[in-house]
Amino acid sequence: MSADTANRSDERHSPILEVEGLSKSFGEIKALSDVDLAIEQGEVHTIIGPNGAGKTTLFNLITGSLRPTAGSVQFKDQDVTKKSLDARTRFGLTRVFQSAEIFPDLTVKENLRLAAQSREQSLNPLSRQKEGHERDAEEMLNAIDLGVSATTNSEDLSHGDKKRLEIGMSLATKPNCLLLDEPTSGVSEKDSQRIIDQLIEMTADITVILIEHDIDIVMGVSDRITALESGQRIAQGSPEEIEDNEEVQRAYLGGYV
Ligand SMILES: Nc1ncnc2c1ncn2[C@@H]1O[C@H](COP(=O)(O)OP(=O)(O)OP(=O)(O)O)[C@@H](O)[C@H]1O
Repeated sequence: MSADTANRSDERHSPILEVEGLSKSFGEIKALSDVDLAIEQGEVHTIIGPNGAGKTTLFNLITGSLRPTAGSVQFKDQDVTKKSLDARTRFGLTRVFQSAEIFPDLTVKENLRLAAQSREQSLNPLSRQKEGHERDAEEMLNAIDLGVSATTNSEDLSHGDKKRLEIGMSLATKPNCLLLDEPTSGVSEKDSQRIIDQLIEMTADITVILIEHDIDIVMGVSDRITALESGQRIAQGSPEEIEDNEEVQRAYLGGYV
């Protein structure tokens, strides 16, 4: 575990997000069955599992893209189970922007400014704090190391830089809890590590829930890990505990991951 990650664990307090008995069926398919999860404030919590284990379904239920068949989601001590995705974003529960949500013919900086603006306008539609957004966009540009590409149209960025822009835009909305579904997918190994290192640095004071397939990255960045298989939670613990867990070894480390 890196020094950054170790420090984060020390700062943990109480659960920011609690999921109880969460289940989702699609017709006959039980994508998620009776999953409990308590995410502590400030931790990096990674969800692992083989293809079809239910990771994305769990994410979609937490963010509000999907409604559960049973169970509840509590965020900052409020029951958000029936709240929309937008309402959850306003509470500070944000999933990372997808490429499809980046305006391709706007520059990198313009996209960052719009993201900074979007949260504030959803909180206060009359807000006109342009200078604040400009400053936020500038700061984020530097944090994600895209200063040299500030005036580049987003469609002209490399795949890795687009991924960084997605993360930067999500952070510009100032979330308390950020959910990232495979932030390094399709990115070279060298770029992956750089993206993850920046991510950990930039999210030092917020909670991160991550889906990640690269087991080296998982073991390096996570405070705790939850392992799913066939829609069920089969293990939860520190990277060391997960590495030593026989169920996990059988299901994940033995060949899937
Ligand atoms: N909209 C849907 N309609 C029907 N079945 C679905 C739907 N979404 C997911 N499923 C099924 O639910 C199960 C869990 O899928 P999910 O995408 O959550 O798994 P995952 O762990 O994210 O997999 P992967 O690593 O491949 O992305 C799978 O059997 C999948 O086929």
